[in-house]
Amino acid sequence: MDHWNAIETYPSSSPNELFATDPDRVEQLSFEQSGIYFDFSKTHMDVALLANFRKLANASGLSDHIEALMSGTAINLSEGRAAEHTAERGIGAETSVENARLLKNRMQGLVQAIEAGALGEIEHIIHLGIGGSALGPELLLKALKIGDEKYETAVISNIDGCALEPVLERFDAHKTLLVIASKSFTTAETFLNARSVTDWMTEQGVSDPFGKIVALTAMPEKAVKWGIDESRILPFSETVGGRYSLWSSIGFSVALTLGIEVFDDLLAGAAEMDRHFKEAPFDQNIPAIAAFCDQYYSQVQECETRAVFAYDERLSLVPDYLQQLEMESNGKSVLADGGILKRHSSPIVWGGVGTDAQHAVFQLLHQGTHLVPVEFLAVIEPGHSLAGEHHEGLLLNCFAQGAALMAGKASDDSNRNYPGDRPSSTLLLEELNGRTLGALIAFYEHRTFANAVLLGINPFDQFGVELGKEMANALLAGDGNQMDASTETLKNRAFPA
Ligand SMILES: O=P(O)(O)OC[C@H]1O[C@H](O)[C@H](O)[C@@H](O)[C@@H]1O
Repeated sequence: MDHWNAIETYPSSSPNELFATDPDRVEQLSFEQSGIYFDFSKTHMDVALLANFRKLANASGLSDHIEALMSGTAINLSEGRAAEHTAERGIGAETSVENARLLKNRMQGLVQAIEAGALGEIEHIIHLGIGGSALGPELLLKALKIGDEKYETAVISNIDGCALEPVLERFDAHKTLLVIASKSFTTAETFLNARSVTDWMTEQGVSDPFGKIVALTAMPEKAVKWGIDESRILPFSETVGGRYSLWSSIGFSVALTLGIEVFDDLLAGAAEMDRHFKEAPFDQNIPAIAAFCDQYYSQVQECETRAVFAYDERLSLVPDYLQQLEMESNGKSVLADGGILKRHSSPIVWGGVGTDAQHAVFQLLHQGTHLVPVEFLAVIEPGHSLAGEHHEGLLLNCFAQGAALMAGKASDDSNRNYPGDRPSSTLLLEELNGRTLGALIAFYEHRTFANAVLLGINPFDQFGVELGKEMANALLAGDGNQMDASTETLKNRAFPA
């Protein structure tokens, strides 16, 4: 029997019915790994449906794909290369792991040299990058900084001067280190910002601005051409995808700002999750089970979106990070073999921070016509020293929202009726540190991968972003080719001849 068919025709019960009939539900559908508790019990998943998904996973060759991912096989077929982010964490083909280790040592050497004053007095770091070269570092810096760091670090991605200018106004050019993070070392936004920063340094009287630049790239020869000394170029392997690159030298600003120990913890936490994903059977495999839930909501319930709410200010950038990870990886219409994908690809990922979101978008989650699977993220140990009621209030609000979405509340007044049976999962971290965050991000990476395998798509390319870049370049170059009337009118209004 077709495994998808078995899933699609499975007579699934609602979360409330499942709780009413199965006293062991929480135990069966909650898991623990690397200081994170994962609770999938408030979803439509049950033991029999999980078994159907396991059959699908086996038929899709998920185990072989995991093995291929973690052994350096060229699984990114459209670009003919491997996807070796786990090698950065010590799990992969021997030569790749060794290469990653050597490059990490090189990064560590530069961190130590800068700490010892090799580049003069540094107080400020400007990390320029975009997409995968910014979202990971920014997330890590916000999540793990404790406030007594030696350096103030700004991550700037946007070409909009409103992002960079306030930083230039605040920072001391003579004490600023410029970090250019770009895998390809060609991304337009990053280099426009880089030129503006070096111009600012020159204007401020910095004698050798290029001597204060560190480049993080898979194209070291391009960084040399750009004028950066080889000693301050930190390469990483081309087989590490941009949105999977925070573990590589792209994490340099994080290692410098937060300390190499924090970075090591991050890698160690991710490696724990890698081993779990590689070794755990699919009835215990957390990224695989999360992907089963994702596929259930995408394909069976036809949910077009999935919402992630971080009930912790430190994790407020997780939804942004996941948008690139999940939508750039799995927002595709073709199969890895070139065929047409006949199912829904990645859901639209959106979200925000609790408790703010409760007072804004949760109306739709509780009473709207869309069914949106919700993911709550919370941390037991608070990241502040204010009165306990702050944290208690925060966590209990998080738990209450999950309970309310599921329980609902009947009312004769339709305006006040809550249908309930709205699914959620909760990820509860014991505390937020390098290890748990590393494990959390690796969990999301592997869940995204497992989704791709179930769908039969290649999550490691992103050709969809190219056309917009091409057309922007054509407009910038004023190459005379007319665009559509709407676009021409917009351009002429903004830039009258
Ligand atoms: O690191 P870079 O080569 O500068 O690329 C930065 C980003 O831009 C691209 O457009 C891709 O969509 C992203 O996957 C990538 O992370």
